[in-house]
Order: sequence, then C-alpha cells, then structure tokens
Amino acid sequence: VSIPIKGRHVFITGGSSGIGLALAHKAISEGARVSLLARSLSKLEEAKKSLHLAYGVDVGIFAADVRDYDAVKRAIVEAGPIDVLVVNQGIFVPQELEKQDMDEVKLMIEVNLVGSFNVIKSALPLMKGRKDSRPASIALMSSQAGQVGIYGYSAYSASKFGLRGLAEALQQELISDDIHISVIYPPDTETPGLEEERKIRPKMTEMIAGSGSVLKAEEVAKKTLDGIKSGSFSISFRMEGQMLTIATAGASPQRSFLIAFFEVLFAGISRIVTLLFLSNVYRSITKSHAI
Ligand SMILES: NC(=O)C1=CN([C@@H]2O[C@H](COP(=O)(O)OP(=O)(O)OC[C@H]3O[C@@H](n4cnc5c(N)ncnc54)[C@H](OP(=O)(O)O)[C@@H]3O)[C@@H](O)[C@H]2O)C=CC1
Ligand SMILES: CCCCCCCCCCCCCCCC(=O)[C@@H](N)CO
Repeated sequence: VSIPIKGRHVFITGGSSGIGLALAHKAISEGARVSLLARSLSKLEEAKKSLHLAYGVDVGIFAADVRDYDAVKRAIVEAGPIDVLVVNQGIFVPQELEKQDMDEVKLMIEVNLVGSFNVIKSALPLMKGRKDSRPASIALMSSQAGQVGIYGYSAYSASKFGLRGLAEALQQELISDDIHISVIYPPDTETPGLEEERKIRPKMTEMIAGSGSVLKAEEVAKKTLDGIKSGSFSISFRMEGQMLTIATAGASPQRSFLIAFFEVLFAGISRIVTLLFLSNVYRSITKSHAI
C-alpha cells in the first residue's frame, strides 16, 4: 500500500513537543493539514507559532488530556475526519518498581495505554466513514522499551508492550476499512521529555538504554512518516533497532516480502544476539549489586 500525505488530515497527539512536534513539521512540509492535541494550551500555541513561522500555514490545536475520553472525543469531532492518526503522547518516569509510587505507575498506564484507547476509539467512527476513499493510517508511538523490558521501566515497558497488543488486534479489525496500523519503536531520542527523564534515571537504566543509539527527533519523525506512507506495521531505527525488531517479530504482520525473508533467515542468529545482549545486561546488574 501507499498512504498519501499531501492534502490529507494528520492528527498528532502529544504534538506540541519533541517527536510529535518534529512529525508535525515533516507532515506539513509534505503538504498535510495538521492538527495537534496536548494538555498545555500555551505549549500548543507556541508550536502553532513556530509552524506558522516555518511554513506559513496554520495548524489546528486542541487542549485536552488523553485521560479524559469526553474531552478527546470533542476535540476529534471538532477537528474533522482524520486520514492519518498519530497516537504519540507519552510520559516516562523511570524507577525501580519497589521505589515507585503506585500513582506514577497508574499515570504511565493511563496516559500511554488507556489514553491511546481513548484517542483511537474517538477517531474510529469518522475514520471508517471518511469520504476520502484512499487508505488511512493509525500510528502508535511505542519504544524499544516496548520490545524488550528494561530495568527501571516496569510500568513504562508494560504500557508500551500493551500498545503492540492493541495494534495487532486492531489491524485485523480495520484491514477491511483500508486502515493500516503502524507501531513505532524508537530508541532514546533528544526531546524535552528525555531531558527531564535523564535527571532521574537510575544508573542501571541509563547504562542499558545507553547501549542503544540516541537519535534526533527529526530523524525519528522522518522515518516514522516514511514508514506510515508505506504502510509498515513495525517501524524501527538504525541497525540495532532493525535487529531488535527482527528478534521480536513474533506474530506482528509483515507486508514486505524481503523483510519477511530476513526475519526467517536471521531468526536463529538474532535469538543468539538477544541472549548475548541479555547476558551482558544481567552481568552488569549482578556486578553493580555486588559493590
Ligand atoms: N524521547 C525518547 O527518548 C523516546 C520517546 N518515545 C515515545 O515518544 C513519545 C513522545 O515522546 P517525547 O517527544 O520524548 O515527549 P515530550 O515529553 O517531549 O512530549 C510529550 C507530548 O505529549 C503530550 N502529553 C503528555 N501527557 C499528555 C496527556 N495526558 N494528554 C495529552 N497530551 C499529553 C505533551 O504535552 P502536554 O504536557 O502539554 O500535555 C507533549 O506534547 C512518547 O510516547 C514516548 O514514550 C519512545 C522512545 C524514545
Ligand atoms: C537483537 C538484540 C539487540 C538489542 C540491542 C538493543 C538495545 C536495547 C536498548 C533499549 C533501550 C530502550 C530505550 C527506551 C527509550 C525510551 O522510550 C525513553 N527514552 C523513554 O523512557
């Protein structure tokens, strides 16, 4: 499939900052009509201003908390039928579960996972009933921490793994409506969110996450939009991200015959690489515990 962007309505949650904002830039530069949803109206207005300055076009902005179904529904109905829905809002507060407050655990699940249900469920009727007969897309922002559980991310990883289950089931429900699901698995990405996270990351989390790449939000946005356009179910970054996606291919759909071929060819070897990676992780944990 090929999902056109030009002239279509791209709705981005968490679009006022970081990856979401970078994606707004990219989508507008490819001729989309863009709407952004986030909580803070002032951050949304700032984003709107910066986008106007860069491209001379106006984006629709909607201040709502994804945890509030009615508010999300109102915003989406007001914005009008969506062709490409990017469910990108997310928060990350790393901490060992034993030390983490249940309030923080629930917040991550509610914003990252339940919030995504609220957004998708609100958008579905209008997306399915769209006049535009061309293929549409729903993209969910997961993380490499949604492919492998990482120390300090019990709640965050659970929320991001959850998105994958949602995505796999939803693709079966929506394929007849020509709506294509993508799940995006970025590594650490330079954003205001990551800057905040780094102040409180446990050492072990930093060490493990630090073994992957650190990308610019623009790079993540570009690959994300390219992946959406080609209807890729799984979107990953750089060599290690590609390997991780092959190692965790599981029962996710694969449209590319070439990549399917690689998945089969490298299934054994990528399991070995994964076990080596994990044995390093466990060795580091044991070592640091011994000090
Ligand atoms: N940066 C990274 O290293 C990585 C990030 N990701 C994922 O990418 C996504 C974006 O991350 P990033 O750009 O770093 O994050 P930022 O913190 O920079 O931006 C988060 C965005 O989400 C919005 N948001 C947060 N909470 C809510 C809420 N309850 N309701 C509505 N909007 C909300 C924020 O606006 P406001 O606060 O005003 O609501 C903001 O627009 C997240 O899902 C994250 O998990 C995945 C892998 C790596
Ligand atoms: C075949 C096996 C090879 C495996 C190597 C891959 C390395 C895994 C590193 C995982 C890093 C997780 C970063 C999460 C980033 C994120 O979501 C946030 N910044 C928010 O917390």
